[in-house]
Amino acid sequence: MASIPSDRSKAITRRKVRVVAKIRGFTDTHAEYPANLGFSVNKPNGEASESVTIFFPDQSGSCKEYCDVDYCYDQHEDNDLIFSREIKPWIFEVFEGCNPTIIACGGRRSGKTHVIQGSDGKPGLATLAVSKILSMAEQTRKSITISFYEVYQEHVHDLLDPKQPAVSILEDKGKIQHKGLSQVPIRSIAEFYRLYFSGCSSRKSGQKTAIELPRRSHRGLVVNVLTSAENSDTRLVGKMNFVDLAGYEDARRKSTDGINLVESAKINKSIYAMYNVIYSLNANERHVPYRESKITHMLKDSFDGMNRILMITCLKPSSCQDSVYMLSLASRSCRGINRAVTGFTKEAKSMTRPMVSSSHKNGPPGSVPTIVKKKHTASQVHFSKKKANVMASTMKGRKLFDEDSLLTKSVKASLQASSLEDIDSADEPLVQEEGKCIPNVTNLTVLSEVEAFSLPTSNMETTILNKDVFMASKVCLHGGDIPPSPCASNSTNGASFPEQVHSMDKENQSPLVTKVISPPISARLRELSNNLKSLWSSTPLHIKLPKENDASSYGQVCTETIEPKTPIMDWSIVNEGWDVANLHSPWETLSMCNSGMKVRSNHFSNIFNLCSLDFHIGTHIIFFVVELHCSRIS
Ligand SMILES: Nc1ncnc2c1ncn2[C@@H]1O[C@H](COP(=O)(O)OP(=O)(O)OP(=O)(O)O)[C@@H](O)[C@H]1O
Repeated sequence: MASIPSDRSKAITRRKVRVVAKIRGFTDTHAEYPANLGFSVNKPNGEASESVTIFFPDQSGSCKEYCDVDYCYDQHEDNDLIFSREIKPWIFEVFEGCNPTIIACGGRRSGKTHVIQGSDGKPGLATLAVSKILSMAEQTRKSITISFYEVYQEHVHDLLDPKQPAVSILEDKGKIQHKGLSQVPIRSIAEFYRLYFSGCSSRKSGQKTAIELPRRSHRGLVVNVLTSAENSDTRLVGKMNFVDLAGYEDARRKSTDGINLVESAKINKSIYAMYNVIYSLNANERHVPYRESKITHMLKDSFDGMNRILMITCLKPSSCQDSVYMLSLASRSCRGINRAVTGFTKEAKSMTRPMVSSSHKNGPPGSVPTIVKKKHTASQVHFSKKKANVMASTMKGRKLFDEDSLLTKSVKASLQASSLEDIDSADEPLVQEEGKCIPNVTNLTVLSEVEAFSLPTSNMETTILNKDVFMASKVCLHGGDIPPSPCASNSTNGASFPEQVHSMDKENQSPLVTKVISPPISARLRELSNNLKSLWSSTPLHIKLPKENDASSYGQVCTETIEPKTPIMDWSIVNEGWDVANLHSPWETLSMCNSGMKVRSNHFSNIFNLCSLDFHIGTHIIFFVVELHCSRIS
């Protein structure tokens, strides 16, 4: 068995959602009985353990992976124990106005129904709870009603009155109403049994009728505690929800027909949605994605506030991919609280939500992306390179002017020094082991951004392209939006990449960037105009150069302005090397001049000198026109 890592977070404070696992018991008919047990559980303090580790073989079977959950009930610990330890204390709270929820989830045939509903004379958690609630209601003179529904392909049906049309979920000022869902009073456990089991059998999963195909669905039982039945003005005191989620199955690994494929896809999507909600609640995020699926939306008012939630992940005794995957999701949803205490901003946390659906889509079928031990540095870096290229091109487009002038030398020096440090540190893997967080993310943010944008254009481009990983990390770090880390859980990499690109775009549109990178056009034109003015005023129209042999004036520039004159031709050199008489036409003369021969004709020489003079004046005139134009624009 693999050893438990010493750095595992011990910070198990009270989470909103308690996440436990239940390894299903064996039945005589189960073929896997003699096989490898698959899961093994380490409970450091026995039943009093605040966190337990579940080990299971990896795909090669050579070594063991592990996941942490709050507790794990093994094969021999049955519903009675789960009820007395987990649920019984909550029943009292229902009579005080709380709405606890118990959810069973897991792969197919992992024992979810057995846990919630019970089987073969073994009462499930719902049955045990209703029994206790009925006895308490009798003592406190409260009345009890139940509702029983099914969510099939995102449509809610009333199982106690199947002829009714689909139930509508309405939300009014945060209060959820199940329009069309019947509430049936119960006074005894016998009545409950009759209603519950007839409701179960009316649409029992896997049952075939002439008109119905086998269907897998989520089923929810609501036990309402109301004020006294004699009082006509009955009022809800509290309610307890029991949810038996449909079994998870990786549809891509199974050869299923089209209908079952759609069914599976919808079931899996709503399971992911449930885990996303659980994660968000545990991470205390501001936004909880209740509306991602019907079942989570239905339970919104029970999940909100201080209401308690118990998530039971059911596992088949022999480990299989589906069970392992569900366990990894459960383990991840436990970790919200651990991240919450490491100092991330709320925004950072919200962006690192697991987004399990996408991540799973991106992963290979049946893969388990959230195993604690796994590292995904290579893939992260790969993503970072892509991002860096996008970033480089984006920034190239935005880097219109050299911002060197916008920062003082000392600031630039310090920023470039920190840049080097950061680049060095960027060589370290950006991805840390899941569960560990990169500290001081927010401290890096502003500095790195200013630094990146403070480099001259050419430097910056090179820096970005050469240190793409570094820049990618900057992008991720900026605004605390996307920590580059597996704190965001490894499996989220694929999912989070589009988000990261999105945040990158947002980053480039941030006020800070706009301010530093792109000063207003008018300001830049004004600056250009000033430069031209200074050039204009500091450049004499004509400069009289000192004579070469005048030592006193050597190094000095004479600023005396003189009128342009046609240079006087020195005829003494005219006949040196060529003979005017040999020229037959002016074109020949011109071609000789152009060929670099020492041809000096009075005519061409004058033209040349005048042209150069005119060019000089023309340049100044052009500058002047530009200046006038600019000052008009500004
Ligand atoms: N603790 C247990 N001890 C013995 N047998 C069990 C136990 N839990 C479940 N079983 C048996 O395992 C089989 C599957 O259980 P169950 O129907 O509860 O699984 P499920 O996850 O609800 O299935 P589905 O995915 O179809 O909804 C049943 O035959 C059930 O009797």
